[in-house]
Amino acid sequence: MAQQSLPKDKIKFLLLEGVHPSAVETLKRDGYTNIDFHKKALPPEELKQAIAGAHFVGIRSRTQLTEEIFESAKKLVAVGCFCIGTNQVDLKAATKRGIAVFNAPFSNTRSVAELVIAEAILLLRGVAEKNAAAHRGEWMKTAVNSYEIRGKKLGIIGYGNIGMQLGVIAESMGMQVQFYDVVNKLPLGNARQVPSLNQLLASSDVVSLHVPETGATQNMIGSAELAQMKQGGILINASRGTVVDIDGLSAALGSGQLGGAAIDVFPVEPRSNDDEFVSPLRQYDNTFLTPHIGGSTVEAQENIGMEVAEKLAKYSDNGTSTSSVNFPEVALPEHAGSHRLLHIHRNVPGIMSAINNVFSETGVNVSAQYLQTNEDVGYVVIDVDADYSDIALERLLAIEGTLRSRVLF
Ligand SMILES: NC(=O)c1ccc[n+]([C@@H]2O[C@H](COP(=O)([O-])OP(=O)(O)OC[C@H]3O[C@@H](n4cnc5c(N)ncnc54)[C@H](O)[C@@H]3O)[C@@H](O)[C@H]2O)c1
Ligand SMILES: O=C(O)[C@H](O)COP(=O)(O)O
Repeated sequence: MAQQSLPKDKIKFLLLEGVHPSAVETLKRDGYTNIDFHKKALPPEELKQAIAGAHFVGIRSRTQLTEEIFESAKKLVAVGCFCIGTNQVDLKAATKRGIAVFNAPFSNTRSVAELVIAEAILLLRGVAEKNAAAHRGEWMKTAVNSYEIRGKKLGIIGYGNIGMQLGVIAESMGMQVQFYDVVNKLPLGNARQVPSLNQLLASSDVVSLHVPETGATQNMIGSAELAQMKQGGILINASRGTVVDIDGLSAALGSGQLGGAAIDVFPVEPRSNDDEFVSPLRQYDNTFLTPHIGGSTVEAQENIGMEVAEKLAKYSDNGTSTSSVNFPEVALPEHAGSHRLLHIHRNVPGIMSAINNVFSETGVNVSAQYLQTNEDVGYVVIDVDADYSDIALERLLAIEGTLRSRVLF
């Protein structure tokens, strides 16, 4: 698909799910004024209509960008996930259309770690049920089953950006930290990596999940795993709702196998704040049930707004794709005085020589060339004399395996 450089006010940004106003400010500061801002996620049919004219779309964790939605998004150049997770985007569907996907891998990690440590403290003290009882007029003054976190063992599943920060905070509060991860990780402080999930479950007082949503993490904590945990142990999940089997968790809370749980993410979450939250866990006082707000702090949202908007603007301005989750990463200088051709193609043998032939055969002068590939996609950026970019673009588009090509003035 060919795209000529457009004036900035003709480049349309569709921003959904109430991304922070810092995103709009960042885009406007960079000259992008055509911004369609929505406070909520759109139902699929409305989304299809809204995305049809958009060059860039910004979403959070609720909007599902499926093959069908991408099919309606003929002008789409890039997706910005104003969050960490990208499981809501069909990355294969985006990649095969040459659409780059960006996210904010760090900006809300501290917010999640803080929430989890607070929940660990409150659950070990039995505050969730004491608070619920007090709201009903009951007075539960007792030290039974109330513990300090000092000296207790925290088991972290998924020792990535959030898991590592949580480990550091927990250790500074006197907890012993161990973690399980599919990758060998450098333990921070005195943390210790354990070789198996079962070992972690059996030896931790509090277990906290920080894995992404993948095939391997689907229902990774079910009845069998909960039975491995210490009697009265605490489970915290602020990762993705598909990671814990909620019926299994409900049974473990009902039988007293678990002493409490804090769950921020659910297999099915209400579409909006106006819809009812339905879950078997509502019956248990010893749980914190939060509406997917692990990353929802003013600080995190403001930073994410700026970070992702900057990535989209940079990609639009000069083709820089640094930190894209599905695309080869290229950090590009400005291209004053020349036109910049961006060529995105399937990474198949012979395609680079076909691209280079365009310039040797037409005699178009190349002032700079950048290339990066990943397993699926190749991304070539070529700066050429302004007078010849049209001819070169036409020839580039004819190359077999081309996914998308555009020229920036
Ligand atoms: N509740 C919220 O609001 C909220 C906010 C931010 C992130 N999240 C979720 O938390 C997840 C983790 O975030 P992060 O920034 O720490 O991600 P990350 O990618 O930095 O870390 C994930 C870790 O999990 C490990 N892992 C992957 N598959 C595993 C498996 N099968 N078993 C064990 N370990 C496995 C990885 O090796 C990695 O170390 C995100 O993917 C997102 O879904 C939720
Ligand atoms: O992936 C994330 O960063 C979290 O799940 C937060 O998503 P949200 O922006 O939709 O709250």
